[in-house]
Amino acid sequence: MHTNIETRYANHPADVKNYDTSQLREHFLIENLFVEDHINGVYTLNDRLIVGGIHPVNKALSLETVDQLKASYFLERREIGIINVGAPTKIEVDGETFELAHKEALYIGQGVKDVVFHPSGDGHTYLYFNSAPAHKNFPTKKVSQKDAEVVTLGALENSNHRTIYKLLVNSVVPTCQLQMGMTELKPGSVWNTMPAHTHDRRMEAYFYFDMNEDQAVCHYMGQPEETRHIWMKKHQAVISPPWSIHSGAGTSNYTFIWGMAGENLDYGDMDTVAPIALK
Ligand SMILES: O=C[C@H](O)[C@@H](O)CC(=O)C(=O)O
Ligand SMILES: [Zn+2]
Repeated sequence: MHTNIETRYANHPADVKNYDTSQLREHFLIENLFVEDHINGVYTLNDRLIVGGIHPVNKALSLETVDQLKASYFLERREIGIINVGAPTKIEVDGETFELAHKEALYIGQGVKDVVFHPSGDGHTYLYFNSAPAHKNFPTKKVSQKDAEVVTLGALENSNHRTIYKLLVNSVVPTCQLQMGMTELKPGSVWNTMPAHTHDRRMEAYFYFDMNEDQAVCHYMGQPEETRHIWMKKHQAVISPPWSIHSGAGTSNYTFIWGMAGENLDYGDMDTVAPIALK
């Protein structure tokens, strides 16, 4: 086995109110996504999303099933979205090879038996993934930034000028419940998802990258009137329960990947919270 998937339970907001720093980090922060020649991640009971990292260096890694799934193969009842945050690499999907460049995404539908991730040769293969339960097969599709639905939001004056690339959304690729994309902050802008929002129909996971190792992002979570923060480093992810805001401010600009699963595929149905309404 080269796969380690840890189970995390879903939390009640009234309980989370009492968490100290280490408890918040233990329940929501995912620190070690990239371990050499391993697939590492978390199976959260928030909408059963699996959040993980794939880091093949010396050998190719197959997407193997894990005990939590009680399935004969990983995608038996699941779909997966993969985004390349490292060097260009190859992914084999039931024998067909897809070349995935930096910041390109690959959707693989339910029912695909064999997925193999190849090392790129320079040791810099870093693939981030989200996987959600799925009831039917949709075709495998590679999505580049040029295929994405793109929105530019915010302004430098508010330190939140950013471009949102909606990569795996249903206007671009049909999926059962997974949605994924990438948001790039312009230099000088540090705030993501400000104004903040919640969407009770979907949980979300955020993954931060494209920043120097010595910089950090302060990620905000919690109900809008009861927020908490988690300091995060490059290549870490954080689970956002459906009742929680998810927003961050960095000590530099950065890029992050957002991924969602839940009730619907309606990216725009969020409830926005004005900055002055946060507590
Ligand atoms: O529900 C949507 C997600 O939280 C993100 O797409 C928001 C985001 O990238 C941003 O505003 O910067
Ligand atoms: Zn959101």
